[in-house]
Amino acid sequence: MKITDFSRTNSIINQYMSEMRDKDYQHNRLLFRNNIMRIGELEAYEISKTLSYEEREVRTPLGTAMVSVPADKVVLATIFRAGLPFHSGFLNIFDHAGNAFVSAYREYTDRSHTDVSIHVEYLATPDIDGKTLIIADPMLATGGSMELAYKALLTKGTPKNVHVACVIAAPEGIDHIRKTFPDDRTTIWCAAIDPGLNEHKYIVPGFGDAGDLCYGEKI
Ligand SMILES: O=P(O)(O)OC[C@H]1O[C@H](OP(=O)(O)OP(=O)(O)O)[C@H](O)[C@@H]1O
Ligand SMILES: O=c1cc[nH]c(=O)[nH]1
Ligand SMILES: [Mg+2]
Repeated sequence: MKITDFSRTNSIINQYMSEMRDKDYQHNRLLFRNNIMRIGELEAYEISKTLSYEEREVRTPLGTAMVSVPADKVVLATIFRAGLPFHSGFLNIFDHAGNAFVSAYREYTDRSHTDVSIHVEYLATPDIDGKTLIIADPMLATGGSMELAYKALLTKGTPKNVHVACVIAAPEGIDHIRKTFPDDRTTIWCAAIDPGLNEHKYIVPGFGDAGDLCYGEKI
């Protein structure tokens, strides 16, 4: 399994991350969602370099040009809620892609909020058989949501390869993907790998609850 962590390279992504992590700056939901979207666009661009390409003849008003275009069929999957602005960023780049949506939400099962169970209730997807599947979700914490979303999608075909795209990953989540995804066909892309999870299974330092920062608190 390959992992690309963009924080290891100096790029504008690190500026967006500093704004999203800053507890005084991150409360502007419009800016927060916009930064998630921009990181989605930049990750999508990097993923585009890994696709297979084919030559296509294009007629211009003045002649013909040979252009190398992606041959792979891409499906962009995301997980509600926090995945939505991230997915928008990917779709800005892969505008011809198919789109899949999964609802997976974490719920505490005990009073001390240390045990988390994950529920999948909704799946809308095109056929993913033989396609390049990108699952975009900004937070890879325990990895449970990503695994269940992937398993739900697998009921609709077997992808050629899988890109797990996130903004912040925890080592626990990466280990979980390593155990549950096909090793030779999976790549993880993230803007940072943080040290770990707290007792409530939040990424530390992370940036808090990504869904709430995008859309407000839920009851
Ligand atoms: O790796 P995990 O431990 O499964 O955690 C990651 C999940 O947590 C967040 O969703 P959450 O369930 O908080 O829902 P929300 O996006 O609606 O806030 C995030 O968007 C991921 O889907
Ligand atoms: O740190 C975390 C972990 C899961 N989901 C979030 O939104 N944040
Ligand atoms: Mg979620």
